[in-house]
Amino acid sequence: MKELEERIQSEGTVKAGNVLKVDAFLNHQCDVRLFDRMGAAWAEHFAGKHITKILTIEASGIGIACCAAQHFDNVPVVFAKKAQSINLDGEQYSTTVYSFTKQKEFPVIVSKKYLNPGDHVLLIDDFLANGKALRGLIDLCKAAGATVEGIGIAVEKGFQGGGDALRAEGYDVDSLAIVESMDPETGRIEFR
Ligand SMILES: O=P(O)(O)OC[C@H]1O[C@H](OP(=O)(O)OP(=O)(O)O)[C@H](O)[C@@H]1O
Ligand SMILES: O=c1[nH]c(=O)c2nc[nH]c2[nH]1
Repeated sequence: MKELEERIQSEGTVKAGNVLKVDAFLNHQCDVRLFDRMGAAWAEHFAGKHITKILTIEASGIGIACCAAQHFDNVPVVFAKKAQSINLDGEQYSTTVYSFTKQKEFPVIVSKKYLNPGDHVLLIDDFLANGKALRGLIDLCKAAGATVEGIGIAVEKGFQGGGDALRAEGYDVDSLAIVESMDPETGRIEFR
């Protein structure tokens, strides 16, 4: 998606440790018009698929998934929670995921009420790096007997390999911008 690549080039900064900072529009301050156009791009890519639910993960995927849902007949958006809460009752599907930015393991939990065997799920997230978050969401879908129809990602860091491993397993991963290389010294960002 050219618009997203241009925003990354103009507003993104490259940090040490393979971190691309795009918090001016993607995952701190949120450009909802951009999110809406990202949703339209995924709707075009996944047009042939019957999607009954969008699943994402706290925190940064939530806003993007909600904007995208409007392009998928307003299907429900479910987000996996990264902490137990008194607000989480009843039976749950749960796994653990290593968080890229927080550098620690989190539980990842969805109530059994909101993920069902008949669901055809589109996974949405802001970033795909090593693929840990998506592996967690896929595990939850497998536990529920739900079908993963596709994966929509805003920014994939292709050099970290998570996306290509999922594609090799047959998942339809649509990343709107794939960063092939980035250099914290020069700030240079190249796309696939
Ligand atoms: O492919 P991976 O290596 O799993 O990296 C991608 C994940 O990392 C971020 O989550 P993180 O927990 O770092 O931050 P967030 O709470 O802002 O979503 C991002 O939102 C993705 O969920
Ligand atoms: O803001 C972010 N920048 C990143 O490089 C990244 N990788 C995973 N998750 C991420 N979030």
